[in-house]
Amino acid sequence: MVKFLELKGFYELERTIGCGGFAKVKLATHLATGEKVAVKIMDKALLGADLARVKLEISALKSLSHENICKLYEVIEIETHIFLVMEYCSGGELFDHIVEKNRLTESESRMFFRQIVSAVAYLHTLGYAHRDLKPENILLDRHQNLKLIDFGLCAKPEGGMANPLYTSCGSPTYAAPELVQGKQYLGTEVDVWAMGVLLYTLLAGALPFDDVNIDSLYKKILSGKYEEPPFMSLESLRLIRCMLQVDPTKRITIKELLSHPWLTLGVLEPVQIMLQNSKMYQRECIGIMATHYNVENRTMWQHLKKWKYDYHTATYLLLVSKKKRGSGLKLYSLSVKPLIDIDKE
Ligand SMILES: Cn1cc(Br)cc1C(=O)Nc1[nH]nc2c1CN(C(=O)N[C@H](CN1CCCC1)c1ccccc1)C21CC1
Repeated sequence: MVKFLELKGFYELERTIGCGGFAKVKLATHLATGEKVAVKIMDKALLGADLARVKLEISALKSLSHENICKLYEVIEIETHIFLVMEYCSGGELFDHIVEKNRLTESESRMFFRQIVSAVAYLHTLGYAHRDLKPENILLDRHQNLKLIDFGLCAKPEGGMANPLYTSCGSPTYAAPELVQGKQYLGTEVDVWAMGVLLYTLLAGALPFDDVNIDSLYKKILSGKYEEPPFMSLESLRLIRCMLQVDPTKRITIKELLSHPWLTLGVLEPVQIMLQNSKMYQRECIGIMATHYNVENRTMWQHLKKWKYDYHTATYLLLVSKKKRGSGLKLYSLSVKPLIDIDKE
């Protein structure tokens, strides 16, 4: 395997945990903190036109900070490759979790679905639509928290979410009728449909619309007809019917979802969006880094607040997440020293 010199001394690459078309994901260790991370490695030569999607995903990830969205720590671009250093989710794909259990109970589905709704509502609040929501793009961390990934197809229509989109994208199985018809569509409405397919999959352990033949799959989606399994509660069926509405203007909105009775059943409060800002000033972590690199706290923060998504950004974000987890904060000395631009006074 080509040894990427740019990572040497900062990260230790381990086994491959994912393989996609033009990219692969490897488990790695962020050496200054000892934390596990996932490095998405993209070969620019193989990317071709998809380089634009990668740039889109990077700019989206840089502005997203939500506990159910997989965190970006560092972006490293060299002549031949782009590396995205991201949060490591050790629970694997939600897809495999459903397959393993055949189907989930209503309460387990609710626990997961609330997290998905929270992440998607947060996305929409910031003016993004994911447009490729499916169980393969939802990972679990070690505490069964869900993490949304793969923002390569996300859209941020200029002029806000009210402006229609055209590009047909994402997997047909989760695609809304207006999308498969090639009509104008709203990203928010298409995401709600895909979440309806997701919720059905969680509760039924099967897809509402499925067919090996793409044309009959489209017909089923456009009919909006799917099997309602006998074991599903009336409340669940009612919610799914509101989400899998063929007419997007009749479809439930993400705002209504947040406080829908099915989602709040036994949980009381509505789903929170948590517009927490990760770009916050975390005194203790800055202090530890400043001491470690032998610079003033102010100098360290001057560098960090530029959010370059360099090694220091990764170290800071990993320390903040470690602190939130309540584990001890310490930094290891590296064989190589990442630069800190000492600001001109
Ligand atoms: C599957 N699995 C099992 C364990 Br244990 C951990 C994982 C795992 O993938 N963990 C993980 N943590 N963080 C990440 C991952 C995977 N991962 C991903 O970004 N994985 C996606 C998976 N997509 C789903 C549909 C098409 C590809 C991927 C994208 C391009 C190439 C390879 C993989 C990140 C970096 C964000």
